[in-house]
Amino acid sequence: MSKAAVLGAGSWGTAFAKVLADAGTDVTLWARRSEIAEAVVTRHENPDYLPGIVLPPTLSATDDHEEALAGADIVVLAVPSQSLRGNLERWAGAIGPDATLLSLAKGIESVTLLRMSEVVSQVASVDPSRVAVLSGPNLAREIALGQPAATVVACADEARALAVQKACATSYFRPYTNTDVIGCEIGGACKNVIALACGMASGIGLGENTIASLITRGLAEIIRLGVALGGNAATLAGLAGVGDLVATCTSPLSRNRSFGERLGLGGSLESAQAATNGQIAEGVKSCTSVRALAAANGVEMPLTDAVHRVCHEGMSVHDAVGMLLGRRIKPE
Ligand SMILES: NC(=O)c1ccc[n+]([C@@H]2O[C@H](COP(=O)([O-])OP(=O)(O)OC[C@H]3O[C@@H](n4cnc5c(N)ncnc54)[C@H](O)[C@@H]3O)[C@@H](O)[C@H]2O)c1
Ligand SMILES: O=P(O)(O)OC[C@H](O)CO
Repeated sequence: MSKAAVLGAGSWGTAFAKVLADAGTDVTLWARRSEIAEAVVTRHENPDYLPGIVLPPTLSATDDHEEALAGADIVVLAVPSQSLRGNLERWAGAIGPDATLLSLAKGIESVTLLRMSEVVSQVASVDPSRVAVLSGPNLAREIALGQPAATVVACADEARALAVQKACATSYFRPYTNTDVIGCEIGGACKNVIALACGMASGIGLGENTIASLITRGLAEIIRLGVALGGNAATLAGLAGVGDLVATCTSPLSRNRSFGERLGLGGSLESAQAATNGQIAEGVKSCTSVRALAAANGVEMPLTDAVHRVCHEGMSVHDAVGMLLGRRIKPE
């Protein structure tokens, strides 16, 4: 049986730890704050991130990362993208020599423009074949409620992907394997940016035709970037691409979509941030890094560019819509 450590007790870290426990995997959740670890152990609840969800009594938790990592052959990294490097620097020395490192984060690192698996491999000094990613339409609260969903576990080393797949397969959570780490990570990072755009459109009162157009053209620019970086277009037509894009762009549970909606309703970046209750809408930072990554690879991403301008250059949502519709008309 696998032993897993889940590092990060936010909404997805906690929900995924529940999935692992429900799959029969021996799992310990690491929380930054001792009161969260204590609530998970004594009350079987994470009151800050998944209030009202009953966690399995078999799920243990600690605020000591060395305790969580002892003997773990699957190390799940469940902190936001921009904090992964700093956290992993502290954890790396306690990770076992042959453990698989599984990233749940959906983002592109600011400044370095690295994908999360690249950050992991660099910071932990491990071969990229030891790094796996998990990505798909997986809104944490729905998964924690046991609502059926599928996902993708991608790793260059297929045997490791299979081991992770086995460790997290349950009656409600269906993981598929893939070796296309790049495609999965680009899908996960970029859909957050398109979800911000959909939220903005909804916030200014636009309807379903607009949302469908944003999702479809968003997918087109995501595929362009993924393929330019060496990913597979078929991956982006799957769960880690279209699947996650649709879930995030349409669900009121999505932090990114909700964040965009608040901006569309006229809120400032600061007020939208404050309304997330300490949770992270990854697309707000990733729109800038994805835009830079696209530019560095000669890929056009007009929607991502527009989201960046609204979030970071003071452009209004109405002006962004005008800018997008004023583009040269062309074949699909
Ligand atoms: N929530 C979801 O539905 C969901 C689903 C799939 C993937 N993801 C991805 O998983 C990753 C983690 O997301 P989450 O939803 O669990 O996050 P969250 O915002 O709910 O919680 C973040 C967790 O990371 C911890 N943390 C450690 N260092 C931190 C730092 N420097 N700054 C902020 N938080 C820090 C926090 O204490 C907290 O436990 C993100 O990349 C997200 O995109 C989230
Ligand atoms: O709440 P969001 O917008 O971070 O999205 C959550 C997940 O990534 C959906 O798969």
